[in-house]
Amino acid sequence: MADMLRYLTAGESHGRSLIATMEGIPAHVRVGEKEIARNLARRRLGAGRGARMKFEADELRLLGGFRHGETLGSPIAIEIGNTEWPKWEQVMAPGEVDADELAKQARNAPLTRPRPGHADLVGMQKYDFDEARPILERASARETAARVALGTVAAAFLEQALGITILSHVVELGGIGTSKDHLPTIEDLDAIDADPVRCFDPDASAAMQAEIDACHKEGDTLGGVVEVLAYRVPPGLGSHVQGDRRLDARLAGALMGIQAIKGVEVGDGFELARRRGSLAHDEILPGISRASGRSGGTEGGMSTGEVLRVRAAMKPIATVPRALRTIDVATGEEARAHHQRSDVCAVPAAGVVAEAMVALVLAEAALEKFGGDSVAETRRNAEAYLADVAARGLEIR
Ligand SMILES: Cc1cc2nc3c(=O)[nH]c(=O)nc-3n(C[C@H](O)[C@H](O)[C@H](O)COP(=O)(O)O)c2cc1C
Ligand SMILES: C=C(O[C@@H]1CC(C(=O)O)=C[C@@H](OP(=O)(O)O)[C@H]1O)C(=O)O
Repeated sequence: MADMLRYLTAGESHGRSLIATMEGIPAHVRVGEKEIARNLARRRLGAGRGARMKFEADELRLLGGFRHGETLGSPIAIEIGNTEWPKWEQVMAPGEVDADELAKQARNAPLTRPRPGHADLVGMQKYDFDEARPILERASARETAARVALGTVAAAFLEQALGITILSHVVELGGIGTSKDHLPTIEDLDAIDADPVRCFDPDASAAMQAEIDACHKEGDTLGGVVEVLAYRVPPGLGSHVQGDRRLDARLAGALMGIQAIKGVEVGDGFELARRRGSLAHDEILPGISRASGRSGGTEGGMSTGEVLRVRAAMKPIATVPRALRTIDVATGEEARAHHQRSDVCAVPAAGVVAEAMVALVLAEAALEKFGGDSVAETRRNAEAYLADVAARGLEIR
């Protein structure tokens, strides 16, 4: 049987367009260009983003699967055009090109000094290229725009069928952490988005912005940690019965699949390993409720009905302006890595991408549990299940 929800993206960073397709989203999800464009814009923002975010625009076109502001239940196809394409048309031409014309393009100079921390060197080894351009074009996080487009559709389905809301915020940047002791909710999202680093704590945000400015001046780059929160996830998404069905494993894989993510935590994650058992779990109280949220809303690979809380750690941007040591593969000699421009920090943007990945995982797990070819059918099935859980005295408060 085909997967419940399957999706793919295609396209190069300086290609004509990115393309995203997805099959399995039920009919009647109210979502369209406005919502997708809004999330694409959120992904471009944030202190520390480079020049390209200012001069390039996402040209959004819904090519299939939508009609009159709703999904049809048919495969979705979305195009995100690069407005910079005319400048790259020769260099990135999919077909044959005139060699003389190409030789005139400064942009086509072979990238023979692979950048440490990027796919450049290993990609050249593996795919039989003598320069990095054919590798970096697809390895670039430009591709995350396509995933954000798909994630917007998945999030709209979750919201309309199950009432699930998903948001993200930056909890650490350049080693500076937040100290807020309560979790933001969807009502806080506008304020988070209005903050230059998408941080919920104004004091930490100011320190993070100062660190980005300092790094920019010193020709360096930064990473950080984003947290994604999902509210009203019903209990029982994912399963304990097989490792690859575990919701926590699927979330970790999806988040780790974002460019530059090097670690994922569910709930208190690594910190749990440092605590005694008496302080590591969420005691069950009559009602039913939990005394704490340390598990991050999963137990045994299933959602518990508590707030889902996952974190993703992003390494510093690998194209460091004060260029790192590498070799020139054309000569074998020591060299400095290729650098033209780059983000100083893309942690705020990574949070928006992480929201999309969590939405895609939860939408797939929800469709496995409840099925449905229309939003109303998924909702009915979920309501019947939750009514049965309540009838057995196991309702979550
Ligand atoms: C939203 C976003 C923006 C990024 N922008 C840049 C950038 O401007 N320059 C850069 O060198 N890396 C950038 N990266 C990270 C690289 O794509 C990433 O470091 C590279 O793919 C290698 O990481 P990996 O080893 O995890 O695959 C960005 C990542 C994300 C998620
Ligand atoms: C274009 C986007 O991000 C790009 C991701 C990226 C990378 O190496 O991952 C490098 C930069 O591009 P360039 O090397 O052309 O300056 C970013 O601008 C985007 O997010 O839309």
